[in-house]
Amino acid sequence: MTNTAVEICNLTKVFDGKEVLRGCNLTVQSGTIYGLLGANGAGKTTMFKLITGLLSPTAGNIKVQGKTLSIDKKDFLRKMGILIETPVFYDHLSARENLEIHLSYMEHSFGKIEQVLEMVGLGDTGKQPVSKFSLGMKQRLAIGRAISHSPQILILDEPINGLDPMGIRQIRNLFLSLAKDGMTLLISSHILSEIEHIADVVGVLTNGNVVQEVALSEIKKQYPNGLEEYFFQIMSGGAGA
Ligand SMILES: Nc1ncnc2c1ncn2[C@@H]1O[C@H](COP(=O)(O)OP(=O)(O)OP(=O)(O)O)[C@@H](O)[C@H]1O
Repeated sequence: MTNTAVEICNLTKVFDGKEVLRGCNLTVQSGTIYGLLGANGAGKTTMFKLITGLLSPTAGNIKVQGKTLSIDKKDFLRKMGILIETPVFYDHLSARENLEIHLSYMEHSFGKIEQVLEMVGLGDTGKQPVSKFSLGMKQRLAIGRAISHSPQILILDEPINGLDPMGIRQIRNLFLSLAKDGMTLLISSHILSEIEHIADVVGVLTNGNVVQEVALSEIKKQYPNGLEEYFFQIMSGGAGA
């Protein structure tokens, strides 16, 4: 059993002649929380879509738990919980019914649905259709759906979008407890303070590559003002960029 959850080597993605990722490398160790940072348009969502098989690479290799990603195999999908871009639901159905559909597709039991809804703060939504949910409630449901089939790796693109301060704290604690139980989390966010709360390792995507993968504990030692100072240093071409 490998300790590497995700390993990306020389990954390149070209859209319409434009290289968004160029020879990109990234390594996420099992059971850790990896924070992927980068400016708007840096390629974070593209990277996540490649890791989850929603896009095909132009070149390069992606390994998940030591095996080359095979987008045709449901086994790979079952290993991953995914929240990328605006989540889509069956709006006329309840939160529970939406999770049932997802779990049927994943061939997973319905046994923990109530527990998952409680974990994301939707335990009292009953038969209410998702069409009546607020933005934050939909985001909570998207997180619930991503974790509902007990994946080993969670891929989360801007997961706290739309959450209120209580929700942010609740979801932060949920992520920390999932990692403590052995789940691997790969999270992108523009909210540096949030990444600073939870990440073990931070990678910054700039000019099509991850310039450095550094333990957050190291960043805190070297940058007294924390992740924001480190990030701006990288973006201005310093800190090993
Ligand atoms: N399907 C596509 N076709 C063409 N270009 C695309 C496509 N998807 C993404 N891009 C381009 O790739 C680049 C990276 O986009 P991406 O969404 O991955 O960035 P991001 O880092 O997630 O940005 P943000 O922080 O703004 O969400 C952008 O220039 C974008 O326009």
